[in-house]
Amino acid sequence: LWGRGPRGLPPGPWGLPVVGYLPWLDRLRPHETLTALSRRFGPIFTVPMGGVRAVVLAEEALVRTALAREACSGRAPLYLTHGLMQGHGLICAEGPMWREQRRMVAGALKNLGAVKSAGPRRDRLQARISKGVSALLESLTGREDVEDGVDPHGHLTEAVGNVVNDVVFGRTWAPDDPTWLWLQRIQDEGTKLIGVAGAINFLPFLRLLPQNGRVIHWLKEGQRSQHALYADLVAEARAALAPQGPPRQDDDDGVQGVQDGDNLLGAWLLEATRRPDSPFYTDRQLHFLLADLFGAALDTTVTTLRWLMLFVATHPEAQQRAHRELDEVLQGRAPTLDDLASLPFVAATIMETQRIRSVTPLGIPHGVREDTVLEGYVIPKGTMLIPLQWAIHMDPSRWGDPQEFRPERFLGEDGAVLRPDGFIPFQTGKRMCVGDEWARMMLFMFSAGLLQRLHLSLPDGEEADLEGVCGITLTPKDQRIRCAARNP
Ligand code: HEM
Repeated sequence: LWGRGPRGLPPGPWGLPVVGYLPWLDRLRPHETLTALSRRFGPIFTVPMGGVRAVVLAEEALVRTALAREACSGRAPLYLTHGLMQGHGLICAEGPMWREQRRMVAGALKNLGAVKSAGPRRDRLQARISKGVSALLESLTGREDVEDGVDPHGHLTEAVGNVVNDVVFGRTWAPDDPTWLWLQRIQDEGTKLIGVAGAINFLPFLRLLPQNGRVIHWLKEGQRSQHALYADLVAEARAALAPQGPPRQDDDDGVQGVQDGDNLLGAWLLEATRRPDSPFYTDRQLHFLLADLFGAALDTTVTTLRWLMLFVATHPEAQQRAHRELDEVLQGRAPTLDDLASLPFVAATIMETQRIRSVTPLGIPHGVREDTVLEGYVIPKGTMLIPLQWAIHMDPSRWGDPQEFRPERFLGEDGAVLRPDGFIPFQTGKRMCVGDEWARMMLFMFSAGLLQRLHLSLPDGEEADLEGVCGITLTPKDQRIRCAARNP
């Protein structure tokens, strides 16, 4: 019977046999149910979720302590991680496979220019991002229907997507390319279908119900055909890598040379040739890894930018201040990463967006690999740890008025950007987002470009839903936004 479990676990609500607390978890807003529980039980509490025991960490110091530990560096025993991904890729890998692939990806991202310090490498990545920003601005402006507005979702996916494709696969696709449209759709529906808190993750028997069976079939089928596409891309990249292979080609035909590790796929293939005996460099693993990188980079970045556009469109004072700052500092020229320090309000607007609508409100859960003690409680091996970002980013004792969109809360008295401890959109510790630097670069370049060149507002008489819906990520609902061109 599911109760509080063995002695020594943190307190928490009782649950029903088999399903535990799942029936009380708001399916669309699980982060709010859990945040309410944290007010009742404190910053560390246990929630029985079907066959998985979850311990929720609702305070930043606790999250930092736990996620810094080797014992907490696993992934939770969910259907999503262990059933569908089978420990492959990077997001769901554990142990030696995770360590090796993480080392490889982190190194490759640095080589590609995802670094804080200015230099030729970073310039090169910046140029690749700038292409996406220009494409986005072009597609959002120059339209006939400015008054009616346009839902930026598809436009953002297209523009950010091609930056991600370029860096991950070393190629881009034309907007109407059927393969690219299919890849976008499968990604979008997949993240909607599998919620972190979805019961399917915790209750094996639910997978047998017809409606769930269809979802699982769809996911597996999607995964299979996605991997088949990756197999083609890998073959293409391998051919380009071969010593006597064709000389480096240009962007024009969509294929770039990988000889210099110009993209993550190329970097992985190079590393694989250096480690022919390694069990971690198999094609199967590569397909999972590519899916992880594509998915983790695209969905999070696009969702953050969608929230930013929505909050800016509904907060005219913040928008005005951003416009003023951009006009004064840039005098009409396009922003670059070197301008980041001179554009504190723009930086603060991005941070405030990431705070007020955590893209991953339940964080990305970890799994406990060995029994470990936290705050005097024994957390057994196999427990799922939920670093509840939502509770931390919306904590009234830390932020005062967490429900208000106020970018200036991230600015000090001297006007410089503050980096409060309680701001953890990329999580912390050993598994902290490996793409954080690249993500920050994209968020800044896209946000600064959008804010400089557009005036955003809602179509007349419309009210936006600022709450969103929660799958793996918390995303806004469809919403048209007027994007009027401005000439700073
Ligand atoms: C706004 C953008 C992004 C946000 C908010 C975000 C957030 C996160 C979070 C919360 C985690 C979980 C960390 C943990 O388990 O402790 C994570 C992991 C990860 N992210 Fe990101 N991310 C973003 C962009 C990116 C990008 C651009 C990439 C591209 C490389 C990326 C790749 C990954 C990968 C591979 C992991 C798994 C790391 C591991 O398990 O070792 N993310 N991200």
